[in-house]
Amino acid sequence: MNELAILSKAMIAERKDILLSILGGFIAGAAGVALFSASGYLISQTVFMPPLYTLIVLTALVKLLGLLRAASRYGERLYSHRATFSMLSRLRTGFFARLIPLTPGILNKNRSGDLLARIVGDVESLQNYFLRVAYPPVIVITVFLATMVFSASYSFWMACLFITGMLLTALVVPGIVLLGQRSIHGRVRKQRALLSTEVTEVLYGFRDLKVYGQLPQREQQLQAASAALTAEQQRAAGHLLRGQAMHTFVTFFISWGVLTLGAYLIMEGALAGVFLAMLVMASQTVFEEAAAMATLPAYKQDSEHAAKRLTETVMPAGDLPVQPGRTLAAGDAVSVELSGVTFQYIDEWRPALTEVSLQLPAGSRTAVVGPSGSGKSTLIDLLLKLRTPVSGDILLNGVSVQELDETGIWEASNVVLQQSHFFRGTVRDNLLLNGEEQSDEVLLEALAKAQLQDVALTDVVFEKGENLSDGEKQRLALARVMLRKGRLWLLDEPTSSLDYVTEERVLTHLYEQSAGDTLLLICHRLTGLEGMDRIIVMEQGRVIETGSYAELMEQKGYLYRMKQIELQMIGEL
Ligand SMILES: Nc1ncnc2c1ncn2[C@@H]1O[C@H](COP(=O)(O)OP(=O)(O)OP(=O)(O)O)[C@@H](O)[C@H]1O
Repeated sequence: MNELAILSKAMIAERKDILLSILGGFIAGAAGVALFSASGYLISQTVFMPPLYTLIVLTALVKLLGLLRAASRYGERLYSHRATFSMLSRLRTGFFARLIPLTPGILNKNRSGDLLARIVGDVESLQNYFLRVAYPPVIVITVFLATMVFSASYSFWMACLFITGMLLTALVVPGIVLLGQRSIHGRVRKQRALLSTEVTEVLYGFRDLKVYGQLPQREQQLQAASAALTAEQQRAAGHLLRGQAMHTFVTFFISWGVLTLGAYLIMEGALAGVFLAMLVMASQTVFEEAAAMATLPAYKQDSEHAAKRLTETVMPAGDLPVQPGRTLAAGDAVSVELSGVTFQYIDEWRPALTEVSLQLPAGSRTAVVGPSGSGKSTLIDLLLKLRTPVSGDILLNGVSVQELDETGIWEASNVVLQQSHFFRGTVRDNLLLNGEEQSDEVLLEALAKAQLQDVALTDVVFEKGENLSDGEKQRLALARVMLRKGRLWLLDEPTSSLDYVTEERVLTHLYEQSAGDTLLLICHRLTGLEGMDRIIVMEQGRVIETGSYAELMEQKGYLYRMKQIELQMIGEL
């Protein structure tokens, strides 16, 4: 199966630990069979009162086998779990590495709750693949073969019975379990994703649901999803238990068979009676090893399903784009050039940007204005390499962003997006998102520049900044950006919720700090644009006007008309 390629790759990477765990598992299994066989033989021998040295040798052998079994089992567990956890960490980081280039577009395809279920639950499920799917058959077959050769040296028919037992426990029982298994685990997984989606929807939309009187209904939906998941889990657990019970039944059946056949062979004179207990004990132990086979189909289906969900979330293994090697030189102001850039969101019927060409020289200040939905924010996403244009090229300092390492772009940029995210913690934690050490004086100065003089660094910030007003959030985001050292400023309506006076004060500090740097400011209000080197007017994804404020006013085009309307609204005309 194609999806399992990622698992096989991860297993190959851990081949040394895997081989050691297989060796440990085989020795432990074989030593277990030998231990119990030797015990059976020892008990039978005592009846014939053998010489003392025979009993001493046998007892010592039993003890040695016990020690060998414990030590090799320990080694097996150690190496198999080490391999499993290394694989898990490899899979998790691999999944994240594939997921990151897809953000933020990934939420077009997946709902956040479902994505969370995939990131946590599905990746976790893959850890069972090696331990419970790939590994047990290898151990079962090798230990069985060794036991079969051993039993064949006593009786051909006994070996045949062992083979029948092996076929029943390793193939027939798992096959029957698999038949009933097909849909069960898929349903559990789907139901878990559904519940996770419901939970996140209720958490994110709690306030609106309450105001619109929809909360009780959504709570009911949530409870129904939770009950459905419990029912599916119960059904899956029941099925697994039935498989295990069937395995135990077959094991006892075979042991009784060994006893009966052994008794018959003794009566026929084909087997010495002293070996009967040994063969019965051997049969009981060897089938213990095969117990994992009963649950194998369940885990196999589970892993396949999880791998399928993960590969449909991100691109298939092997298609991971190679990170380009070039980095944006730190310390220089950045020049930006867009040539014929067209971009269309997945499943959208029209492009968000069409044939956009721009040049922002290093150290210049540019404002982008235009009606809502004209593609201004998309422009910033493209510059940050969060999205890839359908056609055209974007150059930063003359190098195509496709050739630039994205983390280098992010480090060189001071970004305020339309919606900034705040994490649960203190104001200090939210200012120092990149983990850099900064003195309290520097942090307080940034807060003061952002007009947050009254805020203390130890003030608590709730998740998503719930305890901050929109204006406070914007000012905190501006304080955060003023602590950065990049030389490309990308600001998307950073002051839209501020009053005119505060806005002017903040922008004065911002312009002071960004002097000599390249600045791209998206704004709706047309005040203060006189100080910009260039203004770009966008409409329906196209650049319709570009020039200095004075030039555009003289042209009496779109910006001029917008300015007249704004002046009328604030009563200056
Ligand atoms: N994640 C998305 N998926 C699909 N379409 C999107 C997405 N984000 C934006 N769009 C569409 O792309 C177009 C440009 O959006 P964009 O956010 O860039 O406009 P904008 O000029 O910044 O608007 P505003 O001033 O309201 O922020 C719009 O038609 C919008 O509907």
